[in-house]
Amino acid sequence: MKLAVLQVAYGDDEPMDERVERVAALVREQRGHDLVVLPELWAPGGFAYREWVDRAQPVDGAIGTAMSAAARDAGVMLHAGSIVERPADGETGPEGRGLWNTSLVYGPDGSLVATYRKIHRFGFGAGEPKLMDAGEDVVLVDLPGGEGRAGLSTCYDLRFPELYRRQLDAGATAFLVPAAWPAARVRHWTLLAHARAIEDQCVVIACNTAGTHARTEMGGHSQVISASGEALAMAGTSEEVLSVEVDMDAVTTWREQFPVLRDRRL
Ligand SMILES: O=C(O)CCC(=O)C(=O)O
Repeated sequence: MKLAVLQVAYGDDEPMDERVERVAALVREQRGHDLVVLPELWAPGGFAYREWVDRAQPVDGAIGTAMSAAARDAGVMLHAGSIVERPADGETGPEGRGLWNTSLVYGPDGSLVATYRKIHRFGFGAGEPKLMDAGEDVVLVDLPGGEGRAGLSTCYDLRFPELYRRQLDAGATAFLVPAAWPAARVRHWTLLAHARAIEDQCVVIACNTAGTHARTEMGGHSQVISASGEALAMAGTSEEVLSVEVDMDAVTTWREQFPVLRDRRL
C-alpha cells in the first residue's frame, strides 16, 4: 500500500478558503498513491478555538466538497483530516454544543466512506470540551486494495489505549491518526504512536500539523510506524509529504512470529 502523509503547515495569516484550495491541489499531486492522509482541523485551525463557530461546516460543506473532488481527481482514498462539524439538520448532541471534531474519509471515486467524531476532547474544560460534543462511536474503514482495516482516531485519542484495543478487537490492522499536536509535547506524540503500534501489533499512520497558529507551535513529526514498532518514515518540523510503501502482509507475519496478543487475559 502506497501512502502519502501530508504534514500541512499553516499560520494565522492564511485565510481558510485559500488553505482549502492549496491543500486540495496538494492532494491532487498525490495521484499514484493508494491512500492520502491529512491532519486534524487543518482548515479551521487546530487551536483557533475563537474561530471555530464561524468556521464550522456540515460534512458536505465547502471543505468536504473540495476534499471529495480532490480525492476523485487524484483517484486516491483520502483521509481528509477533520473539520469543525455543524450538522445541517440542527443536531445538537447530548451536551447541546452542536459542534463536533469530525474526520472525513473519501473513496477514490469521491464518495464519503466514513466519518469519525473525536471521542476524547482536549482542553481540560476549555477548547474542545467547552465548544464541542464528544463522539461516541468506534469507526473502522477498509483500506484500499483489501489491505486490511484501519481504526480512526484523532490526536488526543492517542493517549487512551483502550480505544485502540477496541479497534483491534473490531479487526484493525492499522490506525489512522490525524493530529494538531503541539511541539511542547512532541515526545509524547512519537512515543505514544510507537506504543500503540507495538501493543496492538498494528501499523500507525499518524499525520500531524506544522507551523505556528493561535500562538501554538505545532510539533510536526508525522510518522508511519510498523506493527513491530519500527519507524518506516518520520517527518521533520516543516510542511512535508511522506511518501511511504507499507507492506500490510507484514502485520500478519509479525503477529505469527511474536504472538503476544494471544496472551491477553480478559
Ligand atoms: O495530548 C496532547 O498533548 C495534545 C492533544 C491535542 O492537541 C489535541 O487533541 O488537539
